[in-house]
Amino acid sequence: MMRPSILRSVQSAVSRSITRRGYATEPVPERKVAILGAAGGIGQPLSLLMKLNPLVSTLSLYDIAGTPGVAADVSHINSRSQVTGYAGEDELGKALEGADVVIIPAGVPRKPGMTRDDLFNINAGIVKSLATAISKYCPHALVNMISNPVNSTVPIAAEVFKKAGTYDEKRLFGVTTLDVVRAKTFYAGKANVPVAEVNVPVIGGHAGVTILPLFSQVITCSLTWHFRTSNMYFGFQALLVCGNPLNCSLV
Ligand SMILES: NC(=O)C1=CN([C@@H]2O[C@H](COP(=O)(O)OP(=O)(O)OC[C@H]3O[C@@H](n4cnc5c(N)ncnc54)[C@H](O)[C@@H]3O)[C@@H](O)[C@H]2O)C=CC1
Ligand SMILES: O=C([O-])CC(=O)C(=O)O
Repeated sequence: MMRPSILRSVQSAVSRSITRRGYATEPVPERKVAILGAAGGIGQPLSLLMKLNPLVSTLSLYDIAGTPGVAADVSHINSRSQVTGYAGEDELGKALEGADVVIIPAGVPRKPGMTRDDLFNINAGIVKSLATAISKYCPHALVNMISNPVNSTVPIAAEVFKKAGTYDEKRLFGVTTLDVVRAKTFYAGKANVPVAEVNVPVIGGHAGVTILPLFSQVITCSLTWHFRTSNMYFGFQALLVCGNPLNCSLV
């Protein structure tokens, strides 16, 4: 017979696993995501990715123009979220109202020969007006800033939110994966190793002089062994760390 203490542990493990497990009939929370700049080069694929995300129930696509068409196309994807397009400043409030997450790829991108700082004059104004609207219509949303120069657009949004009394440092983010994917690709090319095996930690900001790929910390290969005894699997990973800084740079 099972000892009571063991029985209690089994019961508690089962009940923990039942609480953790998700059932198809369980309600998925309602989440509204707004994308500002949704008709652009970043905005359109981002809208597609958000439409594929099962956690999103309402997808609000805003731009100064072009969003009704983008929204119509995106809405045809057979996932659960309801998609609406909003175009022009008059519709910004409706686009933002009730948003849990706001993602901002609005603004001008770099042209050849430009630095991200060259975008400042135009994008600072765009971000300032969008942040002002966010503080009015969805002050508690998580705000993800993509517009460049992201090192400056995040502080601009922070100042707007502070002035409006809605600033929460845990709710404002600068977003970029470019520097990480580029570091991996360039390193793999130089070191002639399979790119899928490379991991390069990158620290600093998203601006030429502050992007700091840590080539001395590169992991170029990971091997996993699994072996089995009568009823258990063991696994461990070996990491081959390669510390030769190659002459790669990110700008
Ligand atoms: N953080 C990062 O890693 C990255 C940042 N970026 C930045 O994202 C921004 C967008 O890049 P792309 O999509 O390639 O440019 P894009 O020119 O293709 O699209 C920008 C969109 O913003 C819209 N827009 C302009 N003013 C607006 C306003 N006041 N309200 C709402 N929408 C507005 C435009 O109509 C356009 O549809 C640029 O600043 C670019 O530098 C781009 C790639 C990566
Ligand atoms: O150029 C841009 O605007 C996007 C970006 O950050 C980059 O490609 O480095």
